[in-house]
Amino acid sequence: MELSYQEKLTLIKLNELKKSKFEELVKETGLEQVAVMRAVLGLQAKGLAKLHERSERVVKLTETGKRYAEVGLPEWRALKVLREKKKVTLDDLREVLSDDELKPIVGLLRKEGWASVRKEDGKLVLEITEKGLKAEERPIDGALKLLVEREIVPVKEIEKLVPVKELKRRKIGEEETITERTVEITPEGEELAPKVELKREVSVLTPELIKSGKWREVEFRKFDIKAPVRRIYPGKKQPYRAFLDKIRRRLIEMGFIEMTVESLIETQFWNFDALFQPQNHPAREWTDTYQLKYPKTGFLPEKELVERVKAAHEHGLAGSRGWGYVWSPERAMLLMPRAHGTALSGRQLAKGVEIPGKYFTIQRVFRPDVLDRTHLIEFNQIDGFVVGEDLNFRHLLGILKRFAVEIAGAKKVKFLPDYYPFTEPSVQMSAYHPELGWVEFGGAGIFREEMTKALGIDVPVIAWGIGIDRLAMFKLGIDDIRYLFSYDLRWLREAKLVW
Ligand SMILES: N[C@@H](Cc1ccccc1)C(=O)O
Repeated sequence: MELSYQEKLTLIKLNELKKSKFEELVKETGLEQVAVMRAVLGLQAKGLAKLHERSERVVKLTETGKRYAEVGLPEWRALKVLREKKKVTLDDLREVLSDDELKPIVGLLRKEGWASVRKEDGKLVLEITEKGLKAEERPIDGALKLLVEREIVPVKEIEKLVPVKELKRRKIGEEETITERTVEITPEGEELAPKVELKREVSVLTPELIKSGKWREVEFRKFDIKAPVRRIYPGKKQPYRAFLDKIRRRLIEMGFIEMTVESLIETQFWNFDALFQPQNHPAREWTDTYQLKYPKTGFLPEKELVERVKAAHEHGLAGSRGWGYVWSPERAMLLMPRAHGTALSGRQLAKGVEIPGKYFTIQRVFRPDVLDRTHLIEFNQIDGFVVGEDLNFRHLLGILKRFAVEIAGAKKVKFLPDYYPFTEPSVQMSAYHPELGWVEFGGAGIFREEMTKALGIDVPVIAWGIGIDRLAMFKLGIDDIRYLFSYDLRWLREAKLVW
């Protein structure tokens, strides 16, 4: 029979004691309480010991009760004054009673019949009675004494003197359940105990043990890797953050270069104008954007670039006639929380790109909406583009399909014609998810030449913007989008990213 060091030690001690209170066994073994408990349960499972448990309702003194034990119950303190003065007012009792004790004292003395009460000149006057003069120990005094002597007294014993209710009402005592544990050795245990050999157990194999060869003599502690342990919650990434990082990783693995920016705030120039979205577009409404109150305006990029964008809007570029209106730089300088990740694609194209090249960004974007379980006013998009000599619309569809499969785990995709001011042709994509059904995935298209040429790019650019929060909800197993930003600890601890 395999016994652990603790079990062996416990068995040997128990063999000396035969039957012992659990606490005593703890003292005898010199082990931790939990270790002894584990050992006892282990011995019991092997039929070597028996654990008996008995629960009992007991009473013990409260803090107030302990104070009464020292200074006496309020009625006795009051009686002492009464015995000296025979007749007292409540104020006279203030010397020996606290405010809390003073309030119920009249009732208490009257109940015992130790004093009579009357009003004199509008004041309460207490006068000692015959019974008060001869007052002797009452059951409640006996109960208090018992509690002082024994600290913990079974309810049954107390009730022989006074109802526990009474002690509780007067805040003298409180009730509690205690469990008394006794451990007893079995005949099998007694038989085995003299034969067990107690070798010191080693739980860590050190270089010294190996070098000195001592490892040959010691006994190694066995670990039960299936033993239940307390759950720990080490720090970890916020689940939604983990999801976004995973996507970032995938895209980088696919050879995309990440575009980053520090600010969430954008000029209208980069959010709209650089993307060939006309200023007289009704409220530039396809996104329904927010505006910054303060500061209202930011800076435009270098003059030549602004001039080219202005020209594209006013009278066109690359054989286009433009939108045919007077372009306003003031309008373009207005600041706004970024409404789509595409703003970064425009910035990158203006900055210069590798050709051929692949770029992406994961951006927090903002659009007015009514908050509910599927809508937030801020959400995340993956935007990106591929730039290269011979790119065409089929390449775009191919890449989008690849994303849908790689990122969303979609089985089927569906493309529908769409419109965006900055792409021609434009397409909208839905991905079929086994559990969610058809999910709108995002928009895409070939950037218009009016846009790319103005930004200084002469080759085709295929681009897309994908909303990923619906997908995140699914991957994280939530059905309320607001949970993505929740600080519900239970969810933060237990949310699992299913990929
Ligand atoms: N920016 C568009 C998506 C898009 C990006 C790039 C090209 C075409 C469409 C949106 O937010 O819906």
